[in-house]
Parts: sequence; C-alpha cells; structure tokens
Amino acid sequence: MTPASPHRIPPAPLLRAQGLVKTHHGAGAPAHAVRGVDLTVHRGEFVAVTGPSGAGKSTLLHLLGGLQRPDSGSLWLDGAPTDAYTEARWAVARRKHIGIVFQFFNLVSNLSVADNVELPALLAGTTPKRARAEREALLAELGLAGKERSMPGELSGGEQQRVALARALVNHPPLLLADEPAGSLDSKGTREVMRLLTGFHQRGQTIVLVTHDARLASAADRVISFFDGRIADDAELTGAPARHAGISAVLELKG
Ligand SMILES: Nc1ncnc2c1ncn2[C@@H]1O[C@H](COP(=O)(O)OP(=O)(O)OP(=O)(O)O)[C@@H](O)[C@H]1O
Repeated sequence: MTPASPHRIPPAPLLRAQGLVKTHHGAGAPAHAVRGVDLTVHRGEFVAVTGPSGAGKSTLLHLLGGLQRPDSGSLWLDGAPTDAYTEARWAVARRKHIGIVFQFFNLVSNLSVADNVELPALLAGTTPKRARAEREALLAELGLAGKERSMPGELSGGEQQRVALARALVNHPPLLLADEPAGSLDSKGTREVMRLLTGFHQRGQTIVLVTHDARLASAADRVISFFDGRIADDAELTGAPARHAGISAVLELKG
C-alpha cells in the first residue's frame, strides 16, 4: 500500500486586501480616496497601479504598507491579519517584510549614503558586519560603489533614488512598494529605475508600483487601472484578457 500523499496547502498570498476604504478629512470636503478595494498579490508578481491624479493610488499604497490605516476593510500580509497591528507592530512588519520607495526618496539628509542604507538593517537586528556587507553588495549592484561617504544632497536625483532602493531592499523584504519612484527624475533616471525594478523582479522580487507613467507601468506584468478610488480594470500585460473589469470584486490570481 502506498502511503497517502500529504495534502499540499497552497501558500498564502503575499498581500491580500478586502474592502479597503479610506476617506481623508482635510480642510475642505472629505476626499473619498479609496472606496472599497479587494486585491490579492502573489509572490513574484510585478503589479503596476496606474490612474489619473487624485484617483487614490498613493493612498492605496499607503494602506498596503501600513503607513495609513483604513477606515474599514482588512489586510493580510503573508496570511497574517494586520487589522489589530499597532504602529510599533507595523514598523516591525515594514522593517522585515516591506521595502518602500517614494517619489522624493526620503533619505536622511544628515546621514551618509552608507549609513542611510545600513540603518534599516541595524534596526532589524542585523550585525554591523552583515549590514555593511549587505550595503556594499547593494550599492555595487546599483552602480553606487564609491559614493558610500557622500551625503544625499551631493547626489543626483537618480543616484538618490538608487540609494533609496538600496535602503528599501537591504533587509530582503518579500514585498517592495514603490510610489512614483521616477516621478521626480528625468527620462534617463526613469529608464534606470525601470531597468532596476525589472532586474529585481526577474530575480523574484514582488513589486507593487504606483505610477501615472505608462512607460514605467509597462515594466510590470500586471496593470491595475485605478479610478475614483476603485479598481476599474486589472489585466496581465502578456496579452491575456482582463481578469476583472468591475469594482470591489475579490481578485484571486495565479492561485
Ligand atoms: N492627507 C490628506 N488629507 C486630505 N486629503 C488627502 C490627503 N491625501 C490625499 N488626499 C486626497 O485624496 C485623494 C486621493 O489622493 P492620492 O494622493 O491618493 O491620489 P493619487 O492617485 O496618488 O494622485 P497623484 O497621482 O496626483 O499623486 C485626492 O483628492 C487628494 O487630494
């Protein structure tokens, strides 16, 4: 008698959002930035979220990275519910599981390039020797060897964004979130960011990229059109038909 084959449980999606809603209450009328988003991202995917200015793309990315809290809805990271996460717990989750790059780099201006990149590794408990080795490898890979002692203000925009990428990836997070990473760069810088994101993706990095730049979005293998706080379309770029052309539907992809 052959032994019964063990049931194989498929891995949980890296990211799953259900019913996310976020309204900003500023000085003017409330801004209904995210109006009910269901989204599943599996390991290895490169997802671009595109849409017009004000559609709510950045707000969605901030919700996915725990930088803002939804008014309602739930989010799972690697199968773990995050609804009860405190700010401190989110900070730990980001340090280990989520790298984030922003349009304006957000580097610490009075720290050197080397220290900017090593800091998140040290905060995550990596030994100084290992943090240094990780930093050296990443900066070399990103074409920044020799810039270790430079201060961020001494670098070009493209170089600063590469430092920001190194900082985001130094802890090998399973998920990279990028919010308009080429938004303040010229076309050469944009091409460079595209090349780097594509390279990391080809080596297995899961990426969710927010951009209004069609060129950058074309580097992804799945493009979500975001409009008025909702997913209006969700399509693979390989020529496959759109998986979703409505709003607020659960997306179960590549299951
Ligand atoms: N902190 C905030 N306070 C008040 N309103 C906000 C805040 N952040 C965003 N909004 C509003 O929420 C809506 C969505 O903004 P969001 O930045 O998410 O859109 P976006 O698609 O990323 O736009 P863009 O492409 O111009 O960056 C807009 O109407 C914006 O004015």
